[in-house]
Amino acid sequence: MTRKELFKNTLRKSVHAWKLINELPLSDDESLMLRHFMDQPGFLDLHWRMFVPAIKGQGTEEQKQKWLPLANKMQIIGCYAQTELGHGSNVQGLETTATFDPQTDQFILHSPTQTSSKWWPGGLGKVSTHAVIYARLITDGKDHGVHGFIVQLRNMDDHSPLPGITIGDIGVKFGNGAYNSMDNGFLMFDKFCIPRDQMLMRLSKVTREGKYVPSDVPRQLMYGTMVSVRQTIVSNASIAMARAVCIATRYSAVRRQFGSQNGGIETQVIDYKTQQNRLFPLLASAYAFRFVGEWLKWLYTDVTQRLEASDFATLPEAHACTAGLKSMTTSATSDGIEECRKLCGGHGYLWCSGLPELFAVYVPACTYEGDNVVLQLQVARFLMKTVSQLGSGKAPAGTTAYMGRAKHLLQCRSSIRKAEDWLNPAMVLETFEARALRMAVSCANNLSKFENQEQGFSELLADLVEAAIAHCQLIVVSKFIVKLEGEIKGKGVKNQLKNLCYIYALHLIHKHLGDFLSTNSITSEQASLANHQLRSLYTQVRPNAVALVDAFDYTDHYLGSVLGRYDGNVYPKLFEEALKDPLNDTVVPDGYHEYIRPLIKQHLRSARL
Ligand SMILES: CCCCCCCC/C=C\CCCC(=O)SCCNC(=O)CCNC(=O)[C@H](O)C(C)(C)COP(=O)(O)OP(=O)(O)OC[C@H]1O[C@@H](n2cnc3c(N)ncnc32)[C@H](O)[C@@H]1OP(=O)(O)O
Ligand SMILES: Cc1cc2nc3c(=O)[nH]c(=O)nc-3n(C[C@H](O)[C@H](O)[C@H](O)COP(=O)(O)OP(=O)(O)OC[C@H]3O[C@@H](n4cnc5c(N)ncnc54)[C@H](O)[C@@H]3O)c2cc1C
Repeated sequence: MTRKELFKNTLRKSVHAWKLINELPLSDDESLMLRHFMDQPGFLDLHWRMFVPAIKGQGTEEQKQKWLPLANKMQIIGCYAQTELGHGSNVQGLETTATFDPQTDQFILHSPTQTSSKWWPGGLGKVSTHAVIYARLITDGKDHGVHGFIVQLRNMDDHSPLPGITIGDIGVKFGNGAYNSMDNGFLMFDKFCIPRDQMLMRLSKVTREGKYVPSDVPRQLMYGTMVSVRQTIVSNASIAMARAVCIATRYSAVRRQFGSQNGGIETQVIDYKTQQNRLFPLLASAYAFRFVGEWLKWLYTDVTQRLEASDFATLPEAHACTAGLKSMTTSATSDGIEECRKLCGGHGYLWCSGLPELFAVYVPACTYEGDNVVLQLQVARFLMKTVSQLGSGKAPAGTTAYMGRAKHLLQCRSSIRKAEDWLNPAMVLETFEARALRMAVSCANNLSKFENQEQGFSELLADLVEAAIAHCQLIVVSKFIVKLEGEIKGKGVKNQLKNLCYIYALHLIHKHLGDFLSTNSITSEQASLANHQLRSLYTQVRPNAVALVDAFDYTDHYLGSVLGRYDGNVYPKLFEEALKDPLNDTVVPDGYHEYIRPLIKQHLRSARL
């Protein structure tokens, strides 16, 4: 499809999905699943996952009563317009202004520079009638920082931009289809006025007289919509990873190369240890991210309930966990999808393998909802704060509770003696805890050598990110172990999940061996025992690998992959797909008479001479 066709087709699908949601009717959770099976980025994502939650989280009761019924019935369509051309990560650096005019009781929205143009918001370019706009609030010449405003963008009769608004699509993005179904947009305000009651005023207010009344709750609640979406992105990472792994695993069982003895059949590539060493940790990750995603959903629900009761104690941890796990799981999934493409050899590069499109549509998850490095630095800040409070009498809680055992974890030596010890959950956990804590403490010690903490933080950014990743990996491993300790239905399922859990943990040890050795969390002998155990786990997973991806229950239609077909009938279907290509519509291609023939004839002439 051309971009215009793709965009229009996505509108068609979105509206059809909305019709089904109402007719069937579907619950909120089911509606999200329908969006998932629609399988194309579109304006509904931003309307439901960001615009509506932003109003719910930051609007007053009155504002919610006014706007939510309209949004819930989709009589208005909204997006989340925070990022600007010049600033995305640095939200406090946004430039759009919302200046209160006491004469008219209005805010004047203005884009003072080119870099202040809103740039990227999904659904903004062509669809949304409204947006939650983030802009600097100015009253009486004073800048109060960034706040949210509900703004109508387009005329409700003919969809034209309202006077004072310049709006459009930012252009083609990575890949052919992929994220191009979405109208990521730009927007500039030229002294555009909105009524005062369209500032989202649950957190702070501007009175009729123009007095700014700051909030008595943490200002970070303004970032609540991002926390909510980051949480869902973690579960989505599992879905995307599982999809790629399903394709690569099924195809690896079908594909044969080398190893034929006396004209017999060749070896299935899934039987090569190198293939297993690349594939099975990704299979394990798909399961691991699912379990950590379930836990994160619980954590998010818990913090939301606490916030409603004005208990802000767990907000920093919820922020650190959602930011860090969003970052870690999306980076691993993007890399994992690309690895699955390579695991499928040359055919993985064909569009009909389903992998190029999956990669192209998935990879911006490393950037949107917070650049992955910037987010790990938030985790690092949280860890440095926690380390600095050790010994102050305030016991670390939640995912940092292990830091409370710092005295032991800083000096303990791993008691792994034989390969099977690596299947002991307590020993594995202690290894990850020791590594994470020692990395964090080492950063804190290095930081303390700087007179200026901010300068020290800047100098140590790379180490800090690694410490944050170590902490996040510990969370994922520990939640997988917790899952195994709970009730698991199905004969033999627990054993399979156990294998995957230890593959997940041990492959991380192998991958980050430098960390584990340099922190003395393990010795090189223990590392080689871990590798030995890992190989043994691969052998145990091998006979069940296809069943473990079938368990994701993805239909062929959803997978959209000739290589990942359930029936394994890959080769005839590759031919069928090839023959569908428009280039094969004619035997002699367009351009033959114009370019190929004259070229060949010229050679023939010179040959005769
Ligand atoms: C089927 C598929 C469906 C997929 C579903 C997805 C659908 C949507 C898809 C795509 C949509 C994409 C939408 C977007 O991208 S919207 C824009 C997202 N933008 C960002 O994420 C920006 C990232 N930047 C930030 O979040 C912040 O600016 C920051 C990096 C966190 C820094 O903020 P700030 O400068 O204010 O903060 P400080 O570093 O000074 O920290 C101050 C203290 O605040 C704490 N903090 C920061 N953020 C939060 C938060 N969210 N919640 C709670 N607390 C927070 C921080 O830790 C500091 O605390 P301290 O105690 O140290 O003072
Ligand atoms: C597909 C897609 C959809 C999007 N949808 C929306 C939307 O609906 N609404 C919306 O408002 N926005 C949206 N965005 C914007 C998105 O949220 C931002 O692009 C994102 O937050 C990253 O910000 P940035 O582009 O400013 O990156 P930058 O911050 O400019 O990052 C550039 C590089 O600088 C590094 N860097 C930046 N700051 C630091 C630091 N402090 N320390 C170390 N390194 C640093 C980063 O790691 C990165 O390598 C979308 C983006 C994409 C790609």
